Amino acid sequence: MLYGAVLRTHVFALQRYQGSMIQNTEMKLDKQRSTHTTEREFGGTLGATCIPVFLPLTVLYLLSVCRSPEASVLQWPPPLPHTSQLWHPSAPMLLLGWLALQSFLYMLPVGKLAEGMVLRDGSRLKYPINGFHSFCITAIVLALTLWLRMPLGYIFELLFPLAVYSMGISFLLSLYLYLRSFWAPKQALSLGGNTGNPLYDFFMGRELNPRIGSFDLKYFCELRPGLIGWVVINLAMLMKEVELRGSPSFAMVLVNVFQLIYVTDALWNEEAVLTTMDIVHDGFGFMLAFGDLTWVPFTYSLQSIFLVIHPQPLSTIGGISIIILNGVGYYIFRRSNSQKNQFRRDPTHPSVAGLETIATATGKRLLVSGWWGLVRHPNYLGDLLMATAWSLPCGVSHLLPYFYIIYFSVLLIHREARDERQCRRKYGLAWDTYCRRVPYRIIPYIY
Ligand SMILES: NC(=O)C1=CN([C@@H]2O[C@H](COP(=O)(O)OP(=O)(O)OC[C@H]3O[C@@H](n4cnc5c(N)ncnc54)[C@H](OP(=O)(O)O)[C@@H]3O)[C@@H](O)[C@H]2O)C=CC1
Ligand SMILES: CC(C)=CCC[C@@H](C)[C@H]1CC=C2C3=C(CC[C@@]21C)[C@@]1(C)CC[C@H](O)C(C)(C)[C@@H]1CC3
Repeated sequence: MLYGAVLRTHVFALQRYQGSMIQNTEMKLDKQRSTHTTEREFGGTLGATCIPVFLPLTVLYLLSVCRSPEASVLQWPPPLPHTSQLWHPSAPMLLLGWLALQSFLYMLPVGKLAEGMVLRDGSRLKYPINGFHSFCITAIVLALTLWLRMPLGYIFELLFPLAVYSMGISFLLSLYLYLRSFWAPKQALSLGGNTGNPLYDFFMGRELNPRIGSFDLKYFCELRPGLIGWVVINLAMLMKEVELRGSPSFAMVLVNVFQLIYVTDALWNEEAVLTTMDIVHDGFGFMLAFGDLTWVPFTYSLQSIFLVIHPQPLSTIGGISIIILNGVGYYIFRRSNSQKNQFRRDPTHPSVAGLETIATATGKRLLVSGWWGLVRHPNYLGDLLMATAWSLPCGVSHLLPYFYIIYFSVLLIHREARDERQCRRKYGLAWDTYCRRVPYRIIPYIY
């Protein structure tokens, strides 16, 4: 017991030391950057101007193609929705009701409070860990609506207006975030979204952790309305299929179950999101607001939307192979994310204490064995295997259900490059040593 207490004291001292080292490094970086940052990502100002126009159009285009009989991404002219299809009086009510429900559940005093990573001023923010509770209560509300015979499948007809209003909300939120950031202290600004160029900063997000009281807007949006909304849309598509054909297809059930597992996992392991790039590094601007509130629910559900109009036969053996692929992907994704999260929170924990590591000048260490010794992003590898398993139930006759894998591969390759730049800046020579020890980025012996 005495040994345990001594060890814990040492761990706390080590963590405080690490915190102050990181703080020093960040302060030095801050000074080097003077008032504004100059480095630009996502194609700089041009990218930041075009992406907010291009992404909403892409969402509408994908939904239209998905609902058209051909479902061909190459068909010309493209099947665009009629303007009358874009509006519906129930859509804003449904969306605002949904946001109000999720906000209310976020504020419920259930679950524990967790501390985020050390900020540049040396402090740590507290976050409620009640995402899984919110998810369960939402499931009860949904079960009630089904029991009351409310036509959940009607969401299929409302997809366009829901997406359009959700885009409106994302834009308004981003504008609010941009404006309020001018009242935030300098230490509260993100290092990447503070260039002085309004379009770029609006896109990247100036403030790192915008809060209204203790309500953390970025953390709330990252995991709740969009992610849970994605599962609801999937379920609605399943109900629509039941309405049309009497029972759900094997392919639809697989897509629903796989993606439900993914979302449940994210909410069950909510605390781990506090160590991801989005929370630790990125500001909260259009990219994340639109990504969380519109992109995730309306494009991640494309497979289930596609299956409503384009049912696909799936053999038992085919289904079992896809289940195995999803299982393997999930195993790699979960184990590697948990290993890093555990290591960052308590490097002396028995599950990670025996792993080989290398020291860095910041006081933090890098894992070079276990999952993080296999490739530099084992979690991305698992995620990509799962993405493949989500598309395969839709057959191979159409490209559209594979949109997610294509987009996700681009996102992860770009994300990996961004992370690599940040780590090289943070860890210098130690990062180069890590890259020599673990030469592959995502896929062993290939990439
Ligand atoms: N479904 C979706 O749309 C998306 C899913 N994701 C998933 O989110 C999860 C989180 O991804 P993301 O935040 O991008 O990145 P990671 O969880 O991979 O985090 C990267 C950070 O981990 C730390 N790190 C890197 N290498 C090591 C090492 N060898 N030892 C210890 N720490 C290390 C570094 O931070 P530090 O050293 O400062 O701790 C680095 O900045 C992934 O599983 C990803 O697949 C991501 C984007 C979109
Ligand atoms: C095209 C566009 C607007 C891109 C914005 C990117 C966002 C959609 C993604 C950035 C990082 C994300 C993460 C998840 C969802 C997608 C976004 C927001 C995530 C919440 C999915 C569930 C995972 O388990 C996760 C918690 C690890 C993950 C975190 C990153």
